[in-house]
Amino acid sequence: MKARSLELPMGMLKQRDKRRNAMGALSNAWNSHTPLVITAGQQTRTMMGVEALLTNIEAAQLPKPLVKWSHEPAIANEVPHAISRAIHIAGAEAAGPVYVSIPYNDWDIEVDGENEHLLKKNVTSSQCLSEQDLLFISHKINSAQKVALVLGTDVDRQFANLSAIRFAEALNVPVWVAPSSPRCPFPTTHAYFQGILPASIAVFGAPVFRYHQYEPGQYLSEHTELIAFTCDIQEAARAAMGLCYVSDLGDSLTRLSQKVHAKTDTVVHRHTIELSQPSENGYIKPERLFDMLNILAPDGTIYTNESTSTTNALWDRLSLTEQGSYYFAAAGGLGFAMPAAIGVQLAHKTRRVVALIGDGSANYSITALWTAAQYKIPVIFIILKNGTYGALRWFAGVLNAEHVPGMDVPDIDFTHIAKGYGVDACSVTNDSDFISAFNKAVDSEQPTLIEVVTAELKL
Ligand SMILES: Cc1ncc(Cn2c(C)c(CCOP(=O)(O)OP(=O)(O)O)sc2=O)c(N)n1
Ligand SMILES: [Ca+2]
Repeated sequence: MKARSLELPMGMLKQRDKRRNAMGALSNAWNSHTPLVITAGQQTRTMMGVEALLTNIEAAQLPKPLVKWSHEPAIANEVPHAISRAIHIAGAEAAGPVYVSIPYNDWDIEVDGENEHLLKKNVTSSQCLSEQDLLFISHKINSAQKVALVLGTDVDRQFANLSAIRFAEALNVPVWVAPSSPRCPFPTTHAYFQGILPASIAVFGAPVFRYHQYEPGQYLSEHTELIAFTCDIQEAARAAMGLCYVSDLGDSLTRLSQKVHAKTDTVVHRHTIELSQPSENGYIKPERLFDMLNILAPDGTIYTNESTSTTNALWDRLSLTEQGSYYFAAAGGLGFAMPAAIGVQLAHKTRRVVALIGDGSANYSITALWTAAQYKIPVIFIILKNGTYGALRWFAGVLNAEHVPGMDVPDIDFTHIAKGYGVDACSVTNDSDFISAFNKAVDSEQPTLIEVVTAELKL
């Protein structure tokens, strides 16, 4: 019996790897309500039956359940209608990814039929609460002794940040950001901002809640009620507690602001964060890096984050003031923040984008550097180099798992990797070198990588 070759034909391997990378991105898109239309390549119709190489078998099944709809048109003539349907499904709240598989010979076929109607077609869906609901909710809020406002990612995605500020100020209450939030719905510089909630059990525009590690506790303490607003019926239905309203967040916040009375307690400002000390010992602590970015980064800077062990310090320190200032992988799938930084920079040409990437995560989609170089996309990639999977070390502690192997990522020189892709790069271990490297990157209008050593590296 001939030994089975373990070598998969490169095409299959690549196809399989492509699928695996795509599923991570798809889970982030699904969890962040990203209105995404994916047109997937498919073998030519005549070869699908024999499942020739590159056939996507049962294509419409592949992306489920991480899509709102997936479809492979039965004939080429249906492709325009399928794409039109996909666009409207993706954009309607709760927004989300859709998938259309198109056999490649369809693209050569002249379609007939009245497709021009599709170009003028539009779909409007609105989720406004009734006056009765708003009166009921505002009564509950006005009669509550204490109110805490927890804001989630969809406030930022629906451009409702200003409505959230008006509502928090009308009500005069402290504001937290929902656990593991992939966007920033409220200015971290606002006096009412209290920080990000921990991701364990112990809300607006957020799933209730995006827990992470399991830490038993009460969902709600005694005499506490939760009123949750979301654009997503699935989030409302799966919430473990509370009165949940599926609604347009900006509309609800604005109309509620006119019905609520300010709470009399003064909002206790969150603990002031001591400015970090100048770096020494040959590395720059993450806290110091964030404090320096607050001073050096141009107004309106947008951050993508995938430095997992420093996310709490980022929320404690980084000044995020405008809508669309922060992006993080909504499903926690690494490999998001470097390509996302490129997409965000293409979408926001007048704002600079800084990608804060861990030295472990950076390896998941390091090829984003090639794209940045080829298309001259001026992202500033900052690699926080601590030589280890810091967040996994923390998680190993949560699980009481000791001596876990494979936790370190030593001896990676990101400056040589970056230069190999055509991106200017340097490595810094002290404040003044970081300051000159970052200022040069801002002035250069070119993609730049700055490797920042953020801990004493095991040699
Ligand atoms: C695709 C993928 N693989 C693995 C993980 C597990 N994981 C891993 C591997 C982390 C370590 C990231 O290390 P880093 O160097 O990028 O950042 P820190 O050192 O700051 O944690 S955090 C985390 O959730 C993941 N979330 N997503
Ligand atoms: Ca690391």
